[in-house]
Amino acid sequence: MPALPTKLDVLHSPDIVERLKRAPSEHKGDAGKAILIGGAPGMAGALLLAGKACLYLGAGWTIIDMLDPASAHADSEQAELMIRLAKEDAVKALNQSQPDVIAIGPGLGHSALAIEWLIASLNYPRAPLIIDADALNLIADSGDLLNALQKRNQQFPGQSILTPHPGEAARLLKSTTAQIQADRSQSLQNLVALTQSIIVLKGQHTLIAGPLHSAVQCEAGNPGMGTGGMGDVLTGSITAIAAQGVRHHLDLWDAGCIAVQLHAMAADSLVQKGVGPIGLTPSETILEMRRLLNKLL
Ligand SMILES: NC(=O)C1=CN([C@@H]2O[C@H](COP(=O)(O)OP(=O)(O)OC[C@H]3O[C@@H](n4cnc5c(N)ncnc54)[C@H](O)[C@@H]3O)[C@@H](O)[C@H]2O)[C@@H](O)CC1
Ligand SMILES: Nc1ncnc2c1ncn2[C@@H]1O[C@H](COP(=O)(O)OP(=O)(O)O)[C@@H](O)[C@H]1O
Repeated sequence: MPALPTKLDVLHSPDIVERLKRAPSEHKGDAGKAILIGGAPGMAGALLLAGKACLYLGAGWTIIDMLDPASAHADSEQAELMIRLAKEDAVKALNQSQPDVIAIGPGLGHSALAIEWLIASLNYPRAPLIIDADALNLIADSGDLLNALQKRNQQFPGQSILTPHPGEAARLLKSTTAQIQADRSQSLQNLVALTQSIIVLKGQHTLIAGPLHSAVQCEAGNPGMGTGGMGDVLTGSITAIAAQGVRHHLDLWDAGCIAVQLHAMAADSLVQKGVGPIGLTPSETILEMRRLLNKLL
């Protein structure tokens, strides 16, 4: 029987969140360079939402490696995003960019190019790695990719975080969504054991645990969050906080906990103001997260 999760309360631990405070002399290099990978044809929006969250939650540079050639161009609505075409030779692209943090998965799809970028990300040493959506589905379908993830975690413990929703968790555990939901705590522990990664099991009362951390549960959040793209926002937010964390002494566990709580609290705050639950959008949630985070510092 897994131990019962304790309540996630990291936003009320000033010693943790205050580490994001910026000294007057800081520059973008201190806020970290993030690369986000995904956005196959038809799903560019998923990666753009993750990128937008990464930008608004404070990363120094947000670079988007987009698989869809038709969408891989500068966005005049969000000119801060550095959007480029994810070409073959992912290893070279990552080595040239030298990211502090990598996120892969939103709208990634299942193509050979998607697999190449996932292998390159898993083999990129040390940098915190956030794995979501189709990147999780690809790992669920391939023993070799799962082995590469496990090997990475042996070499660089605590440097990968997976953010499955119950459907993705079921694919990873060769189970069903109903079985995952029937015992979320046990599913969480099974995912940690399988992947050796920090796991964020999303859904009502998101759970987080890792090989070095016992389970915590987020009590905030509401069904207004059930809108396509809301998970992409969480991925971009973890990425942003992890990118700043590299020079602000927050590890990937801290970044995951801060982002999960902030994400759910922002959605609750918007509902209190009458923005949702019906029609609450991921884009609005990003702006509310930024407001709440700055208020906390
Ligand atoms: N704007 C866009 O381009 C978007 C693209 N998306 C991409 O679309 C691809 C497919 O992802 P999807 O997640 O939509 O589809 P999936 O088929 O992976 O998952 C959907 C299923 O998972 C289960 N599930 C999910 N959350 C649950 C919960 N909280 N409780 C119980 N069951 C739950 C349900 O069975 C649901 O039908 C991914 O690459 C994703 O990144 C999505 O992120 C949505 C937005
Ligand atoms: N009823 C709910 N209560 C609390 N949080 C929810 C609820 N429904 C969805 N969420 C949250 O919304 C997000 C949805 O993520 P996900 O399913 O991955 O979306 P997408 O793939 O469309 O981006 C997760 O953070 C999840 O925890």
